[in-house]
Amino acid sequence: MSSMTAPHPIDDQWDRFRSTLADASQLLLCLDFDGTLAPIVEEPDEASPTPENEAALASLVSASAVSTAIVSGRALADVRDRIDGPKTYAGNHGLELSRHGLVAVHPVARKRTSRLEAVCTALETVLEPVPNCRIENKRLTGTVHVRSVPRRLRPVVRRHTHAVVDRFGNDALEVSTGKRIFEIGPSIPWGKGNAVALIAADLPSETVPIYIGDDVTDESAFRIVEPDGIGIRVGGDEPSAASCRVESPTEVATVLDWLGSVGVDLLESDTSELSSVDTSSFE
Ligand SMILES: O=P(O)(O)OC[C@H]1O[C@H](O[C@H]2O[C@H](CO)[C@@H](O)[C@H](O)[C@H]2O)[C@H](O)[C@@H](O)[C@@H]1O
Repeated sequence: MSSMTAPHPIDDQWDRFRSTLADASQLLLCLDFDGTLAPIVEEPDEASPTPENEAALASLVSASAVSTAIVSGRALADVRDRIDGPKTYAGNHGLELSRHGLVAVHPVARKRTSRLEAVCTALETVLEPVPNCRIENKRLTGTVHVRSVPRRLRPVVRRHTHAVVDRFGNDALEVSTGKRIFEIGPSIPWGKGNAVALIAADLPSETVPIYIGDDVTDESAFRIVEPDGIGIRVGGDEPSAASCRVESPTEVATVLDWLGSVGVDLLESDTSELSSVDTSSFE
């Protein structure tokens, strides 16, 4: 079980990365989308991965020792349209999971879609006068965007969002916060970490999991992978269950490039063979 401390800059952690990958034969690499593969932008529809992250991920997808998964707060179909390649996708913060050619939806979340629809419709009306406030209905969850809302009006949006969810959600829905957003979802103990645990359970025991993410909902996934695997937080050095951090999606590409080159070589090297090799010529 990992605790919340300030994550270490990744440059202090490469030795740990080397030993962790050398001890494993497979890597499960799970990646968040917004703020991780794609820089944060004002308009959610305009988010796209950096070309460097796209290329590095494509290379990892083709490596036989690596399984890749996207684990996003976006709806599954939306995130799949934005980044292609991995065999596994989790959308809506883990409430929908696409793998082995099938899509599974959390049954409780599925039952609450009509309630969520009612909340999103009511919020469209109530928040209509607020400039630049946008409601994203993702079927299983909904997002109220306040990034472009004048700062002084954000508390008003928060109050209205809670009031509408209390009225139509009737304890079946709850509000949480993310990066300049209010997320509305079913009040059930399920998140990205549960999706990562399900994905990992399918893989051989000598698989090491790495999770990279930037937001509050990524913390449950960091808790699943740490301490045997590695959680990498993108952004500030505030306390996190992740042990490492990088600054930005640009630095994420550096990590992905390293994993696709040095990392894959370490996974494929047979350490038992190495220990029986005569190393005297290296001394
Ligand atoms: O789990 P993620 O893949 O990171 O998704 C979390 C939310 O990301 C999106 O919102 C965030 O990114 C937007 C585009 O950069 C930005 O405008 C917004 O302020 C951010 O919070 C997405 O629109 C949400 O549905 C996701 O839940």
